[in-house]
Formats: sequence, structure tokens, C-alpha cells
Amino acid sequence: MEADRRVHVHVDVEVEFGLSSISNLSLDSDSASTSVVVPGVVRFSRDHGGVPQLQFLAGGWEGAERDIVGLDIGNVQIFQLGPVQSVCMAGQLDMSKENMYSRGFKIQFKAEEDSRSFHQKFKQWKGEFACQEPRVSSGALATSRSKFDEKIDASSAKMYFHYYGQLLHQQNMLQDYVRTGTYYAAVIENGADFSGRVVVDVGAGSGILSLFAAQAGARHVYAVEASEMADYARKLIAGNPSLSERITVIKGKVEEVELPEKADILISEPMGTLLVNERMLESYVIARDRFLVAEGKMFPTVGRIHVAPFSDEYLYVEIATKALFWQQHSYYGVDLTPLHEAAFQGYFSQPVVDAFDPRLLVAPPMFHIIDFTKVKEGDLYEVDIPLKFTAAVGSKVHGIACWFDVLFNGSTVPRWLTTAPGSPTTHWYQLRCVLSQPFFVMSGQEITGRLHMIAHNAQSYTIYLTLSAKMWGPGAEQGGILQTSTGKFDLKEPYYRISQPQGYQVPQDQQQHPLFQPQGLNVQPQDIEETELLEPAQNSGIDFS
Ligand SMILES: C[S@@+](CC[C@H](N)C(=O)[O-])C[C@H]1O[C@@H](n2cnc3c(N)ncnc32)[C@H](O)[C@@H]1O
Repeated sequence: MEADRRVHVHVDVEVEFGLSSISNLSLDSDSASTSVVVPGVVRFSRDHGGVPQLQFLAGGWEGAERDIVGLDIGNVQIFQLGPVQSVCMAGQLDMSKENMYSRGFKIQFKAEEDSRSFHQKFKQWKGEFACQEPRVSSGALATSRSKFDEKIDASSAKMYFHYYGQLLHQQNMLQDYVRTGTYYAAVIENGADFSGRVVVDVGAGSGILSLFAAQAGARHVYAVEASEMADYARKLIAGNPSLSERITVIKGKVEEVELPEKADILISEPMGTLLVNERMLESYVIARDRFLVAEGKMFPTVGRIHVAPFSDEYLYVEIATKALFWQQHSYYGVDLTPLHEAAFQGYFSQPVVDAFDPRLLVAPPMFHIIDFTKVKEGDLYEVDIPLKFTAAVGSKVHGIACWFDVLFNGSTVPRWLTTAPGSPTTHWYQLRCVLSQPFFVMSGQEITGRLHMIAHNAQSYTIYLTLSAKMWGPGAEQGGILQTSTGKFDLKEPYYRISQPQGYQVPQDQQQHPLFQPQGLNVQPQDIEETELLEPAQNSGIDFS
């Protein structure tokens, strides 16, 4: 065992625990060797500057000099593998490097009671360390703000994790049977991708996907969850003893925690409204870069945002009418009209979330692909989608409708989870951006524009939409724009227009009608080559004739 720091006998030892075995895990990517030394000791101590340390002493036979490794407690993470077994990991202090897994020890206590007291003591010392000022050691800061903290407003994060810490919200997702059932099928049907593999569940919530992965034969699953739900996940997993031995719940953000080994496959459900809301895709990508082996798999693998213009006079009137309240000239003697314009714009800045009839679409949809295996985290800060449609009917255009799907590119059965209109409704429904200035198009007329989404620090996006109708009929060859309409929307503040629990669904006897085959719906995974997936197809899918 190599010693990080030789510690002499006069150190202030607080408490120590005898170990029946201690293994120094060699975690560099070229070697997977472990050297086992029996017995050993782990102890809480302080270095000469009084800084709390976790020290490992290997050997321990009478009179012999023991190798000692001292790790600064602020750098150490501990994972309990079983009643008497744990892994201690320590990252680098050097901020110029990535936070690598520089040291790892697998330790086995003599008794469960020792293990329990050790973990209690660790919590206490870790707490003490957290209360200390960030300090400089070897010219580097010992604590740092994670990527998550740097870009996300603390109050937004607090509310976000509070929300996910509640069972009722996890239940809402679990009761979306389209969602959970598709995940279950994707995992179980692709058992070959999980069997004997190390899995990381990114944002594990209740732990359901970790349990699915373990059912599919995963060798070990690390379930990373930042909210208080991690404690419930532990409970749920412990209550499923045939699987629990192979699952370790780690409470913390994927941007911050350390794991004892790399993953062969990541599983996650990071999709928000319009795919990108909540900005959790960025955490999924960070987890990929931190934990996934080269060529590792990701479930889901790819996501697509679908966009199409729609016509819905009822919806438009409903929104415009809400602002009528502010047109009263004498509300208890007060003229409200000075605020009418602001209220009108305010209502139109809310994207509408509901399930709509796909017959409201004015043109076949197009889609934008996000390949989770390749996209850079920074690419998700701004999503820019150029729009181009050909109107299939003469109609008034009130805005754009959006939905998404994701592909689990399993090696046995690729599977899609879709949130398309007309498909079985999910808890994501669909999303529509309604323009305060609608415009008319004729059948065959081209509609162009841009959907530009810019991430903000409240875990969502500001959406800028521009739609233009190009010249149509004689003289259109020369090009030119007839009219343009723009809108600005806050994805964080949607208008949930859900009246029926199930929303709109195409009646079963009409599901074969071409109008009910929006692109994406009628695409079977087996029909899609991966190369096709990465080239956005234009206007394929719907037969509007
Ligand atoms: C949409 S829920 C999915 C929960 C669960 N995987 C499921 O499918 O039922 C996303 C979960 O990820 C967690 N989460 C979001 N961002 C995270 C992050 N950066 N690190 C760890 N957990 C995160 C949330 O607290 C939430 O429980």
C-alpha cells in the first residue's frame, strides 16, 4: 500500500475501528487490480494542522511498522455495500484536474455494530469539515462549487429538489404507465445490455429504474439521487431483498458525488416538458462524462423535439379573454385598462400544456435531434431550431405545437417512448406556444421561422418563436415574406390546461386514418437506421392529402 502522507505516532487519534480486511482498490483505467491486506484499521484523526482525516492502516501485526494513508475528510465519500462492507473513495484536491477517483479502499468491519458506529462518526466529522471555511491546501481549494451550483439559482434548486423529495410527485410519475411501462419494457427486453453490467441511475427518485436494472441482471447499480427521496429509495430497495444487495443508493448530485467504479450503462429519466425543461439533460450528460466507460450505453440514447404549426381558434380566444378583466373602466371605481396590454402579453407568454387533437396541425411536423451519447453539456444552454413547413390546409395559424420522443437503443429491441398528440397520453402531455398575432396561410404555402430556446438559471428556458408565411401563388417564385409573427415564452411558467385526466386520444376505430399518424408515431424503431435518426427528416410521416 502506498502512503499518501506518512503520519507519525503523535497524531491526535480520536477513534479507530479494527477491520477484518482492507483492500486498496487500484482504479486507474489500465488495471483493475486490488491488493488485499488483512487485518487493518481505519481511524478518525487530525493532521498537524488539526484538519480531520480518515486514516487507513494496513498490516497491524505486533511491532511491525504499518503503512498509513491519510485522506482529508472533505474529499472522502463512503458507500455502504452491505451490513459490514463499505467503500471509501477520495477525489483529488487539485482543482486543475478533473475530480478523479484517486484513492479507494474497500473495508470489511468485524461486526455490524462497528460498521454502524463508523458511519455515524463519519457523518459527524464530515459535518464538522463542512462547517470549516474553504481552505488552501497544496495551493488548491479544498471545496468548490459544482457545475450545478454555478449555473443554477440556489432557490430554484431548493424548490426543485423539495418537489422531487415528496412521494406524491414520484407516484405521479410511477402512475404514468406509458412512461414507466416503456422503461420497464426497454430494460427487460434488453436484458443483455444490463446483465452482469455496472449501471448508474442518474436521478434515481424512488429507485424504480435501479430496481428494473437489477431485475435485468445488473451486477451493481449506483442509484444517485440528490433530493430527500434518496432515503425513501433506500427503504424501497431494502424492502426488495432479492435485488437490494446489488443496488447502492448515493445521496447527492451527479455533478458532485464520486463513485467507486465506472458504469457500463446509464439509465435515467431526465426529460421535462419539451424534453429540455428542468435542465436535467445537462446532468445526464455530465454523468455520462464522469461515470460512463468509453462506448458505454445510455438509456435513453437519443431524444427528438417535434414541432408543427397548429390552428386552434378556441384556445386563442380562451387566452385573449383572460385579459379582458383588465379592460374594465370602473372596477370598484378604478380604471384597470392601463394594465390590459401587460396582462394580455403575460397570458400569451405562457406555453400551454394539454393534450390536443392532432387534426389541429396545419402542416406535417419536423424534428430536432439531441443525441445524448454525443451532445456537449454546453450545447444544451441554447437550442436553436430553424423551422420550415408546407401548409397542408388553408387555415389560420395560431402558433406551434411541440412534443418529444426518446429512443432506448437496446441491442435486442430498440424502443421508443413518445408523447405525440394522438398517442396514449403521458404526464408530459404536449406543449403549444400561442402567438398573440395569428396569421392566415393557404394550402401549399411555406411557413418558415425559428424556435430559439435559451436556458436560464431557474432550470428552464426562455423561448423565442418567429413564424413567417412566405409569398404564395403567382410571383411567389421571387420569394419574400408576407407576414411575420413573434412571441416570447417562459417554459418555467406554463398554463396547465388539463381538464380530462386522459386528455385527447384518437378513438381506436380511427387510429389507422392517415391524419392520425403524425411523424414519429408511425415510425417503428426497427424501421430506423441510426444514421437516419441523426439526419432530421423533413416532413415525413403525415399524409395530409
Ligand atoms: C423525473 S425524476 C425521475 C425519477 C426516477 N428515475 C423515475 O424514473 O421514476 C428525476 C429525478 O432526478 C433527480 N435529480 C435531478 N437532477 C439531479 C442531479 N443533478 N443529481 C441527482 N439527482 C437529480 C430529481 O430529484 C428526481 O428525483
